[in-house]
Amino acid sequence: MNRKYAIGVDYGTQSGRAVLVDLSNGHEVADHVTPYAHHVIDERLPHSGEALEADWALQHPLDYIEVLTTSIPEVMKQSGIDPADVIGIGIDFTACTMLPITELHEPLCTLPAYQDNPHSWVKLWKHHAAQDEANLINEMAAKRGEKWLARYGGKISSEWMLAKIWQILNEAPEIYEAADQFVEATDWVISQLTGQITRNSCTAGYKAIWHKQDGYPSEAFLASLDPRLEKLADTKLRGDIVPLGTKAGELNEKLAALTGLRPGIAVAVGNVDAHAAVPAVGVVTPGKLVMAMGTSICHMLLGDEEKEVEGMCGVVEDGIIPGFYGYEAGQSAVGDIFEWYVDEAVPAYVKEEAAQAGVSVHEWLEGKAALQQPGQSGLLALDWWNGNRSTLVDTDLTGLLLGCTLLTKPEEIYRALLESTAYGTRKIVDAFRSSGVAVDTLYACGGLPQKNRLLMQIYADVTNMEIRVADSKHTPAVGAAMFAAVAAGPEAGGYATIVEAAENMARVREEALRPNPEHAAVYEELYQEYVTLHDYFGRGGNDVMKRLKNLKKHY
Ligand SMILES: Nc1ncnc2c1ncn2[C@@H]1O[C@H](COP(=O)(O)OP(=O)(O)O)[C@@H](O)[C@H]1O
Ligand SMILES: O=C(CO)[C@H](O)[C@H](O)COP(=O)(O)O
Repeated sequence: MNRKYAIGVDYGTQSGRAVLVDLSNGHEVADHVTPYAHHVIDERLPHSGEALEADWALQHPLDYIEVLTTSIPEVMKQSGIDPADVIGIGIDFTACTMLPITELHEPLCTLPAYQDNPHSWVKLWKHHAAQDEANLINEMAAKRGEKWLARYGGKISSEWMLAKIWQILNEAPEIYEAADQFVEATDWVISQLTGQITRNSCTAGYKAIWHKQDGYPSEAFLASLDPRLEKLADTKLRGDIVPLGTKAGELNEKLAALTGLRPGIAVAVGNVDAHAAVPAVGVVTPGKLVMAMGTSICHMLLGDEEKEVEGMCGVVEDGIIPGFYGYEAGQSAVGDIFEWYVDEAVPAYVKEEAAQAGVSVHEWLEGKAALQQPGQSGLLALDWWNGNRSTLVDTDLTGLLLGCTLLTKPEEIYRALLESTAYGTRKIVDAFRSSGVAVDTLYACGGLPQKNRLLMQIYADVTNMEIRVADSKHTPAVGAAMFAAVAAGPEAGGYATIVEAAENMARVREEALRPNPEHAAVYEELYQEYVTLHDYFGRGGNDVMKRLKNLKKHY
């Protein structure tokens, strides 16, 4: 039999990537990236140009289709593979990235009647403007003793589905009414490939408070928030919820023609980016923390038992790999903080010197920062440029840089920002361990491990742990292709289970990053200072960040 292949498509924050993967060994035969034409929409609405309020982050759903129709033909062309040997397609997505759609699955924002209403657009995972709703959900759930709250670390995030839907209902009831369903973008793209909505258990479990045995929060709870939400689960979130690796359907004629693939091949149900990456680095057992490192970091871990961990994003049975409890925690800005610094705060001379040296500003700063020793700059930062997603779960917290003097250099600030994100990860590791969930080894994948070696060494030193790095360029996409192989099944040349797919296809580099003991000792001291600042500004010692944010609201 000829070699068989699957397509994995990874939808990130700024772009989507398609990868053609060899199912015999997980090798990425060809890949192609399509940046989103409309980028992240966080300042002005397309078409009307209306200014968006603070903390909004939207996307254009047709950018997602463009990824399919541009990147898939491109990988097919690059590889020269016969479409007859491509047996399936799978996708992974940022989440909770959600949109209102009509009965015909049209995004409301693509219809002239709704396009000028910001609530008709895709709300991206980092849309944080539903914090008031999230606070009320948490208050009410705690008051009623809702048992699901513990599964989400004691707090639902403003990023999650219910907070976003309730914000739509509060601020644009006409959009709530017009929406036939609210769907995760990952499920919407699958509906475009297959013709029907199939909701996946991963986004439903982590982002929409759905539980395998108990379903969604009860009607009584939803009605206690707002009587108009009482029937939400049975109406606008309706439909069966199926496990990862399930075949959602077959590729329809329209998308087959647009992508150059054969109609009828298996389409796997949607998945989340970080979750898809776990089997792709070969992690199918507990104790191995996988960090999907890009714009943000998601920390993924398997466990044998369901434990309560402060501020985790969630624990979902079978949520990552069947047979285990899948834990997720995360930092809502990592690469985004470095990008902010490079775009908004670096002096002109740095940009000029980087240009002269023929390197990016990131690379220039990394090179200079690597010459510094831990503690040498006297700087310490809190990594809350986009709020805190674990362990405090509070998007009203903001960033902090301490210790600047008239001699502080840009590369020192850059290094302090890299370090702050490593401390944030260490805090998450400590939270798992103190709740009895083992973390023995770190695995890293995503864009950052390939882009910044210093960053990765700092993570090894701050956590004092070895880090295994993925040997794939687009790890979540390889994971999505693995789930496609499972959806296609052994009869088509795929696999029976994701564990079997991982045994054959997962890849990590031989060489691991090891902590430097001298650096680790200094970082231990600095981390304790970080913890002091974390608790002081994050646990009510001084709510100055919130007061400042409130003042800002007057402008
Ligand atoms: N050399 C670098 N060092 C550190 N961060 C970088 C570097 N180059 C780009 N970045 C950051 O990487 C992030 C994008 O990560 P990537 O994994 O490629 O995408 P995504 O988060 O969309 O999946 C951006 O936030 C950007 O600031
Ligand atoms: O919440 C998440 C997954 O549960 C991710 O952080 C979010 O999807 C963004 O991912 P990325 O930083 O790779 O763009």
